[in-house]
Amino acid sequence: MTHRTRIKICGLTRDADVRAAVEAGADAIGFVLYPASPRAISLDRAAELAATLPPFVTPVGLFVNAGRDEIEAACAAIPTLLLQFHGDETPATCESFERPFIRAARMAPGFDLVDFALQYASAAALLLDAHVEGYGGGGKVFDWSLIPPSVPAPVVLSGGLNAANVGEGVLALRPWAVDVSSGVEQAKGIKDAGLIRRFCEAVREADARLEDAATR
Ligand SMILES: O=C(O)c1ccccc1N[C@@H]1O[C@H](COP(=O)(O)O)[C@@H](O)[C@H]1O
Repeated sequence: MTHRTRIKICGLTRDADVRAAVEAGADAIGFVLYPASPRAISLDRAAELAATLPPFVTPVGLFVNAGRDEIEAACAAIPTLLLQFHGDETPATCESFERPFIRAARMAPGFDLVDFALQYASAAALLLDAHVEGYGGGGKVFDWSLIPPSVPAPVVLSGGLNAANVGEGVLALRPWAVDVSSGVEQAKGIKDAGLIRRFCEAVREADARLEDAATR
């Protein structure tokens, strides 16, 4: 296969939803460690859920302007945790944990993504989300034409994705990965196994179409 788009499902709070995401083929599972979010869970709960993940499925901790102690405690409790910085964290802060991290970029007209990528050059990937009030998880699609033709970092496409639009995003933008929260939910923090499965199937169908086009 020429390209296998990685899938991250974010904002999980329940064991059954974690199982559904893993069974559907998710590569990464996100836990919101941002107390102001309706999807927030405690670090103890995130560690419990992370302990149920099989090998090769990555737990991701989402932080928004968290204190150093909080992030260090999460790294200690979940040794394989990938950090997702979704607030106003500086490059120096993101790097200071000496852990792989992904950095959210809040996409809006005038935002210079290439400059942002250069500033956060040590990020494992940039997660492109819509610029919404409350930092993220708003289920809002941003204008994909704001993404420059070449971004010097792996891109995680996010913001308002669902089973109906993710295929188009994969075909048009060929991101390294996609990330979804609202689009696979019944209510905030309560996922829907059917929507998760359909989301993952839509990504795989788009991957297969890309593969087909590449081998013609
Ligand atoms: O999920 C939240 O509540 C949240 C809060 C603060 C920052 C980010 C948040 N979620 C992340 O936002 C993107 C897009 O989510 P959606 O699919 O549009 O709902 C995703 O990475 C969420 O994990």
